[in-house]
Amino acid sequence: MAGGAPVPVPTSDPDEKILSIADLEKAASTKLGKTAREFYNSGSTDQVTIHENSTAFSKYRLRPRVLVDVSGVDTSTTAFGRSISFPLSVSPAGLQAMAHPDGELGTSKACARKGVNMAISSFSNHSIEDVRSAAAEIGSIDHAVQLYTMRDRELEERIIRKAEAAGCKAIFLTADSPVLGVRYNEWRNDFRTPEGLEFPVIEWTSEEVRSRTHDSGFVAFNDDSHSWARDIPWLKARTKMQIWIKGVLTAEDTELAVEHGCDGIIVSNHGGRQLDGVMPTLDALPECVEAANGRIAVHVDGGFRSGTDIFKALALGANCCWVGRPAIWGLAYDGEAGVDLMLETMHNEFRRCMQLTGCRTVKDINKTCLARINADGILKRL
Ligand SMILES: Cc1cc2nc3c(=O)[nH]c(=O)nc-3n(C[C@H](O)[C@H](O)[C@H](O)COP(=O)(O)O)c2cc1C
Ligand SMILES: O=C(O)C(=O)c1ccccc1
Repeated sequence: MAGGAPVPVPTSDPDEKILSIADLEKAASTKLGKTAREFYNSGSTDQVTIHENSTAFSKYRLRPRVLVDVSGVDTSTTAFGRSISFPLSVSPAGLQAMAHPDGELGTSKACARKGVNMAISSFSNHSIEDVRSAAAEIGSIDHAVQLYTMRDRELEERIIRKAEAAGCKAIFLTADSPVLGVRYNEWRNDFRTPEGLEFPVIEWTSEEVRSRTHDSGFVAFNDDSHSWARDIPWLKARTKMQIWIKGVLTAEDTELAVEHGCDGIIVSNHGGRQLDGVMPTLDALPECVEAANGRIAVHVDGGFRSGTDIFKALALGANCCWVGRPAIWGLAYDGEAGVDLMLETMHNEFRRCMQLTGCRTVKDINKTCLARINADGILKRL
């Protein structure tokens, strides 16, 4: 073979040997104080869903095809109507400057360097404009802005105007959080954001945020009377940006997203931080894909920790996957360079998984690539 794609060499720290997301989690966690570490890393109540999000992947085995020329493998796909380098992007997670001063600016630059998209949390420590500009210095990517249904509707409108002016592509309406989940770590540790962090998206000062617990601050901010009928038309009347619903886990709600004219859903359980005991997202994915039936895009997040995880979700019909904590771990480990390392690791693993299963393009990844271990431990083709 001559002139094939170069074999990518993993980017890693030669001393610490961060070769996997598990390595990154370990190294990052030692850099964080107890309260911040537990805030980032924990799920809710009994930690069942956070655990199952990651273990759900092991119910599947890969069905590789051999002797396929994979020298010119193409990992790219499209999201929001534009090409990204591989089917992963960074989920909205608040408080990134608590992990590292680079915060959301570092995440945004790393995403632009890798050519993947990013969603900006309402609780970002940097403004939407600054997060967009940071990426624009490096390359052109799309940003979504994550909204809750806020009590202060004028504030919500101002955020929409700012997102539009900054060139954001989509609104992610987080639908799984009328209230926060049961988070023992936050309650035990009386979790408050460190002094000096800013919250420019929601226009709260550091002192305003610190004066309340995470839980009571959220109640003061968020409107638990949200509904499909009231809030989707409200958003659609105010913006031409795409509207995506984040936190869908069922066929019924996928159908409602279609009926309300949404552009896509993110199958998500908030990384196991909201209702504990719901379905792991990988297990919820097939019914949502079936219900969407190609009418709207179906993305997914929760527990993605390797390139093979991305591959499995694509084989089950997802159009793209997202990660929350891995980006936080990248930041905590080494700021922007740590997010570069996280994205490089996931991309490299995904590319190798495609090559080793004989998939030359993302379109080649389908359910024939998987077998599932059933309750009797028997492998069955899908
Ligand atoms: C520290 C942290 C903060 C988060 N903040 C938000 C947020 O502000 N808005 C939101 O919609 N989801 C938020 N999420 C959920 C993520 O968007 C995403 O659904 C989840 O992290 C995916 O799971 P993973 O962390 O296992 O990849 C947060 C998650 C974490 C871990
Ligand atoms: O903690 C979360 O999961 C979350 O969604 C959030 C909400 C407000 C501020 C920071 C994170």
